[in-house]
Order: sequence, then C-alpha cells, then structure tokens
Amino acid sequence: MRNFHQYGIDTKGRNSGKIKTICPKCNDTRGHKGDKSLAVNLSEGVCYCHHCGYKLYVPDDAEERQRKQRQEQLRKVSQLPSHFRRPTFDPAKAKLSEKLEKYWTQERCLAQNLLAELRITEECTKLPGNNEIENCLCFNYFENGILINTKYRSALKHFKMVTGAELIPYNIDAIADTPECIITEGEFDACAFMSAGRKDVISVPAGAQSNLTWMDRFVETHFEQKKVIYIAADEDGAGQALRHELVRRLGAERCRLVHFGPGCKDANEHLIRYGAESLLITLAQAEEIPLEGVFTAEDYREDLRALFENGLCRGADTGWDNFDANCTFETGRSVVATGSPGHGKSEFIDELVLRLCLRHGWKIAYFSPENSPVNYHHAKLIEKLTGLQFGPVPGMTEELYNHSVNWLTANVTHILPGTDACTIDHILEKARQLVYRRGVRILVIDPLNRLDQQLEPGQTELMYITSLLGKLNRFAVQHKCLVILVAHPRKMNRNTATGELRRVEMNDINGSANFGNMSDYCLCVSRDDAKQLVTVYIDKVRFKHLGSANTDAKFVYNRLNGRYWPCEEDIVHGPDGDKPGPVNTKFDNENWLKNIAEQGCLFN
Ligand SMILES: Nc1ncnc2c1ncn2[C@@H]1O[C@H](COP(=O)(O)OP(=O)(O)OP(=O)(O)O)[C@@H](O)[C@H]1O
Repeated sequence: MRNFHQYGIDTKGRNSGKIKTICPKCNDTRGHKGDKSLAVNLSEGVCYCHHCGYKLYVPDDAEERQRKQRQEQLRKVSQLPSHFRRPTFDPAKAKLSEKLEKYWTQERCLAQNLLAELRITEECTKLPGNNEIENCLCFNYFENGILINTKYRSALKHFKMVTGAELIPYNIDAIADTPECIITEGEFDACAFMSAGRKDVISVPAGAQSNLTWMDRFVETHFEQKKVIYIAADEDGAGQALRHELVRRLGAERCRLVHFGPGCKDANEHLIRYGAESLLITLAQAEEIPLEGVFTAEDYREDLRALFENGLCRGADTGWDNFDANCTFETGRSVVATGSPGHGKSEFIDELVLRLCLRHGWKIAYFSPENSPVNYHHAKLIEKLTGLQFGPVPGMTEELYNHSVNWLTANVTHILPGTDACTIDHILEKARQLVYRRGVRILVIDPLNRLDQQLEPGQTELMYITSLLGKLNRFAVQHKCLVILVAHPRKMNRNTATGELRRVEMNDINGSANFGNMSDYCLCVSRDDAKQLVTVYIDKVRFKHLGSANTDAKFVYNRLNGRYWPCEEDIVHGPDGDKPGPVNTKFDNENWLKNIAEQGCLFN
C-alpha cells in the first residue's frame, strides 16, 4: 500500500490502476481550480503534473519502513563521533559582497540561487598559504542541517578547513535518499552539476587523495542503496587515483566514470565552456567500468605506457632496511607466512602490517581467532605502536593511550568468529564489506587452521587448499588488497645424527606444496633463542622488481614492546666468550604515532 494522502493527493478511495487528480503543488495558484492535471499511477506510485511539471514518487509500506529505518540510522550517525569540534553557523556571514556574487555567477557561471541554498558565507580570515588575512568564500559542510566543517577559499586559491572538525563529504544531505549520486572532486564542480539541475551531488572534502576515511561513516547510510554512482573526478593523475579508489570502495558494477569535453579538466570548466545542457550529457555518456575478467592492451594503455617509460617500481616498503632490500609489497598479491609454533609468526606479521599501514595508509582487517580476546591483540599492537609496555608506565600518558586507541579504531578491524561457521567464504564476504565500508587494503588470516574447513562432496584436502588459495588470490586481485595467510608447518623431524631441527621451508606447510606455488610471497619466521636472533627467510618473491627470493633479514625481538629491530649476525664478544649473536642492532623505541594524526599515516 502507498499512502498518497500523506502527500496531499486525493485518490478517491482507489489503490490500483491509473487516475487523474488535482495537483497539490499548483492547484492553489491556478485560475482553473480543481483541474485534474496530476496523472497518478497508483500501482507504481509515480505522479506527474501536466500543468506544472511536478514529479513525485510515493513509496509503498515496505519502502517507507526502510526509509524510516535509514532516517533513524542517519539520526544516530549525525550524533557521532562526538570528539570532533563542531563550528557554529553564523547567518550574518551569509550576506555576500557584490564582488563574490559576480565571481560566482559570471566567472564560475554558477546558479545564483545556490548561494542561499548551500548557505555559502563570506569571511576574512588568515590562511596557511601566506599567513595574511584574506577574504574567503566559505563552503559550509552540513550534515542533517548541522554545520560540521567549513572550507575557506581565497581568491589566491589558499585553503583551510576548521581545525579539529570532522571531514565529511560536501552537501551530504542531498544524497540521503536518492537512487543515484554524483561525486565530484571539488565544491565548485559539485555546484556546476547543481547549476545544471542535478540535486544529488556531493564533493569529496579534501581534493584528490586516496585516503577516503571521510566516507567510512556514510557508506552504509548514504551509498549502500545507490543504483548508479557517477564519479566526476578531474582528468589529471591525482583525479584518476581518486577515481580508482572510489570505484574500489563503492563497487565497479554501479559506478560510471564521467569524462569532460576537450580542454576541460573538471565539471566547472565544462560548464563554463560548453554550458549546462552539455554538462548533463557527460552524465548520459559516462563510461561504464569494463567487464570484469575481460581485458585487452587498450584497457591498460596508460599503465603500459607508464611502465614502458618509467620501468617497474619497487613496491611498498616497511622501513626495516634489511627486509626492504629484498622484499617490498604490492596490493593485489598474496603472502604465505610460516614458521615453527611459537617462533613469532603472528608477532612478525603484526609489525609488518602496522608498518605498511603507518607508511602507506593500508588499513588492516584481521581474522585472527588465536589473538582472542581481541583486547589482548589491541594491547600488543599498542605496545608496537608506542614502543612502550601496555599499562600506565612512564611515558604512556592518557593522551598517548587515547591517541593509540583512536588510531587503532580508524585503521584496524577484527573479523571475529560469530555464530556463523568461519568458512573462507564467510571471512572473504566480511572482508569485502570492509573494503567497501572502511577502505581496508590488508587482510590477515592468522592462522589458516582456525578456518572451518568445509569439504564439498568428493573434495580432497588438497583440492580444498588449492581452491582456498585460488579464492584468496582472486580476492586480492579483485579488491586490490594484500592478503596474508599464516599457515603452520607439518610436524618436523629432528636430524637423527645431530638432534637438530632444520628450519621450516615453504614446502613444509601442512597440506600442500601449493602454498608456495600459488602465493606471490613466502616468508618463514625462525627464532633462535641461543643466538637471540630472529631470522625472517624470504623464500619467494614472485616478481623481481619487488625483491629477491632465497634471502633473509635478521632481527632482535624486543620482548617489552614486541618490536623487531634489524641487525646483522656476527661473533659477539661477551663475558662468557665469543659466540654468534646480533650486531649493529638498530634500536627503535620511538613512539611511531608521534607525528601522525589519529586517522592519518606516517610518511618518513
Ligand atoms: N624471538 C622471540 N623471543 C622471545 N619471545 C618471542 C619471540 N617471538 C615470539 N615470542 C613470543 O612468543 C609467543 C608466541 O608468538 P607468536 O604467537 O607470534 O608465535 P606463532 O609462531 O604465531 O605461534 P603459533 O604457531 O602458536 O601460532 C608470544 O608471546 C611472543 O611474544
């Protein structure tokens, strides 16, 4: 059932078929009152007035319920998170100078009415660009009508936003309930589409950059139900990177890429040069993302050219020089890590992924049931991050503790075993949601044997493992993630002559030689307490530009904060005589969060 009366439409007691009735929008102002100019399709809820052009869609009960639930969600979302500063809106600043209005309408060719609708303000303030007071056009960022942030922009193109205020998409309220939306790279571009008649337009808040943390809170409430998402980023390198990341987060199947006319790099330039009608045509002609799994060299033309001109680049480094020399990482790849029980596989992988996250902004998702309860794991991660023991020890101030917890909240997510079986499909589905909602780029499964192994009829263990590794590799490629699988070796026998245990190798992983064959990287963690050394064997790196296989890196493990310090192995002269051990150790007890914002990353 659809409640037409709620919208002032009299259906004369009918609830199916098509009728004509009085239009609630224009009837009062009509000379010919009572004219039945509104055509209503009662079954489909679609209404159209042939006199004033009023269009309305009346939802059915189920849609209405969903809408209310979404509004409730939105209400809750807008109360969160409270630790951000919230500026107050000053209506007095909405009185704009003639110069600004002229700039808006004549130089930018934007619709005058938007100035009031978007509650644009004008203010003189000091901007970081030249530290002088400048007159600024201010884009106010509202959510549910509440001011969340403001972007100040001067004629000299200096910018600032409110310190400590949350970054959210510009004009987010406009897409709360719409089936489609347009995402632009700047506010002027969003206004260009609005000037052309579209209302469902938002802009990213901080230009083209691949850290999209600002959208995490809105994925479920504002993007999940969208059928089509137009991505109207700039036609330059940074814009392309933004475009890629938005497509990765929002799902290629519903994204369309908007391209602008010759000589125009963005929507506003297109509007100025070719006009509003033409700008709307860019939407109609927006490019669909090519079919998955079907490629030609044309699809890769630009990447191939870059590769041709620049050569292959090293991957993402960790900051451990000795390790980086032989192993760097790319997303879209899989890593298998192994080692004897208790040798520090989890400890090492924890530090590896924290380093990648801090240096490259790669957010982490863990399925790590052995690290349960999850707060034990958080405590270990905080020790590595701060370089301090977890607890109220000297140096661990309340501020640092809160900073660490907030950083973990923004960058690390745990998938916990719930009531559902922990099959690989279940974990990958959760991980997929985290890619969309939180921008995750690293998935750690630690360890493999804690997954529920559900063999299909007729499937052997070998077939199961091969299929599982195939699923991990496909997930890595499809979602451009680094997938890290920790796997235990089979029981190792001691050398009968020496009684020594040889080190674990990738072919020793329990179940199949395919762990080594199918992964892109193979690492083996081996601890030697007599030498006080940990050796990480880099047994496989599939691509030579990323590193070299059959190499290793030595570390000292610091028990207090769980960090791995790079070192070399040599003869150490001590009171008990000369014996092999660590030399040239690179001690590091620095607080890694020192120079970073809670949601950001460290680039050193
Ligand atoms: N080199 C080391 N020296 C001393 N303690 C270590 C070392 N490496 C790891 N540990 C400690 O050993 C314990 C086990 O480490 P971790 O869980 O990382 O090992 P693992 O190889 O993943 O074990 P498992 O095979 O049981 O999953 C942890 O408490 C860790 O702090």
